[in-house]
Amino acid sequence: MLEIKKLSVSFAGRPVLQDLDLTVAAGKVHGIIGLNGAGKSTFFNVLSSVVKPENGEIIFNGKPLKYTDIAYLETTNFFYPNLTGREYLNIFPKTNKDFDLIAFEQILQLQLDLLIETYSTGMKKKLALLAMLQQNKPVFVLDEPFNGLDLESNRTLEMIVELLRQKGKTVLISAHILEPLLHTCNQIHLLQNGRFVQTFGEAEFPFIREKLFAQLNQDLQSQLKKAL
Ligand SMILES: Nc1ncnc2c1ncn2[C@@H]1O[C@H](COP(=O)(O)OP(=O)(O)OP(=O)(O)O)[C@@H](O)[C@H]1O
Repeated sequence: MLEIKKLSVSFAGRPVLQDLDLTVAAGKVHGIIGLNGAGKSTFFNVLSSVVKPENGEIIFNGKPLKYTDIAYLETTNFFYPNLTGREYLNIFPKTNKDFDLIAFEQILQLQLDLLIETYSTGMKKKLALLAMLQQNKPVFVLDEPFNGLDLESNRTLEMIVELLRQKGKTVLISAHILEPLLHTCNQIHLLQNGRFVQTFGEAEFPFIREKLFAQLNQDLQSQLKKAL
C-alpha cells in the first residue's frame, strides 16, 4: 500500500498541492491525470524527494517512503554534454539482474554509442527509460512517458508497464492523453485544485471520457463558437 497523507506544497506562497490524500494498492499501475499546471509533476517530484513538501507523509508498505525506493522518469531529463548513451547508462546502478541491455538496444532501436546530443526527443526518452529499467526498485514513477515516442515505442512502453506490474512493481504514470493510460492502468486518479478528487477503476474506463468531459464539452463548445 502506498499512502499519501495531507501533502501540501506551495511555490512562492502559492499553494499547488493542498492537504492531498491518496491511498493506492502496491503492485498496481496508477494513472495520474489533471489539467496543465494541476500539479502532477510536483506530486511526482515530492514522491521522488526532488521537492520537499511543507506538510504530509508518504508511507509505503508501512514505512516512510525513501528516495531509494523509487525509479523516476522525469518529463524532461537532464543529460550531461559529450556523453554517449552507453556512458549515460553507466552512471546508474544496474541492480535489475534480469535487465538485458543488448535486447533492449534492438527492441528500442537505440544506438548507444552515439553522442546523446545527436539524439532526437524520442531517443532521449528511450535512453532515460532504459536507465530506469536497469534498476531494481519497488516503485516506478513515470511523468508523461509517452510524450515524444513513436507509435511502436508507445506500444512497447505499454507492454513494459504491464511487465513491471507482473513483477509486482507499483507504477505511477501521468499522461495528457487517456488512451495509453486506459491500456495500462488499474486505476486512474484525477488531480484538481491541489487534491485528488476522483478515482476511476477499470470498470469505469469505458465511460471515463464522458464523465471527465461532460461539463467541459458544453462550456467549451459555446466559448469556441463565440471565439471562432
Ligand atoms: N519550481 C517551481 N517554482 C515555481 N512554481 C512552480 C515550480 N514547479 C511548478 N510550479 C508551478 O506549480 C504548478 C503545478 O506545476 P506542475 O508542473 O506540477 O503541473 P503539471 O500538472 O505537471 O502540469 P503539465 O500538465 O503542464 O505538465 C504550476 O502552476 C507551476 O507553474
